[in-house]
Amino acid sequence: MVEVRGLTVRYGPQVALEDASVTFYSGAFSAVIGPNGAGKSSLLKALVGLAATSAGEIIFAPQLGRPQSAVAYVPQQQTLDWAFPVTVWDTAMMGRTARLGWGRWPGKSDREQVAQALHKAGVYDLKDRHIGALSGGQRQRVLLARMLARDARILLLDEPLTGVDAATQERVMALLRAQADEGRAVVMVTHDLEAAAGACDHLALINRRVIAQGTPGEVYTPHNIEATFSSSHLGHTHAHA
Ligand SMILES: Nc1ncnc2c1ncn2[C@@H]1O[C@H](COP(=O)(O)OP(=O)(O)OP(=O)(O)O)[C@@H](O)[C@H]1O
Repeated sequence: MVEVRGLTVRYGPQVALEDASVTFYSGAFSAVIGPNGAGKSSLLKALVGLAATSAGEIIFAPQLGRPQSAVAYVPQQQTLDWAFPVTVWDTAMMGRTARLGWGRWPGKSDREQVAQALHKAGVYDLKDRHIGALSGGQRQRVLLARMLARDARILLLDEPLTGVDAATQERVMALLRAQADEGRAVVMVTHDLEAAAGACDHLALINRRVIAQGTPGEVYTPHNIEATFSSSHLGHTHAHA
């Protein structure tokens, strides 16, 4: 569904991601795993055009049409302004209006999609609540509802498991699995290697470079984990199909 080839992302002299090649497939739940500062967020941001790339290419499957309308991006919760004066309903509706484009008013089917998304994410009962008055786990679920309302083919989520309790974590994982089973490409950034190895179809281990990628069985080895989470950056890449 989307192929990243030789991607480098820099912030001035700082190299966040170097020569990264990774493929995300439709119908697969993929995880991008690595320690703090490994370049995981930079990879997702590059995919949605929020980080400038200094080398490499990003190739979206041609049947997707415009990548802007095919991709839904869920940023890290703490990077958003939760004091913004909108309700849970309005926030989920933004997922629809982003799809409709400016100047088009949402109709009945959009309202139905939003209601359904809020139900799936388990926050319909909170629909009239101001987003500032939500707990961390509720906020995460509102972001998921906004993503679902978008009805995109590629779902990119930055740390959707951070700061949520075990029940919400399970709900998030089940919801993402269902989205992949519907044929979407689901890509989740996480530190939680065990949760990802247990639930995802495809893992990409990243520490400034792609250390390994493939099925959990192929990738989840002591050597790869050491190479990913040790503080020194190892220069070599073990890429599996
Ligand atoms: N806007 C920016 N300006 C300058 N440097 C940045 C910027 N964003 C990220 N970086 C740097 O790029 C590197 C990779 O950051 P990135 O956020 O992609 O990592 P990450 O793997 O998502 O980390 P975390 O798990 O901590 O969220 C880090 O060293 C970070 O300090």
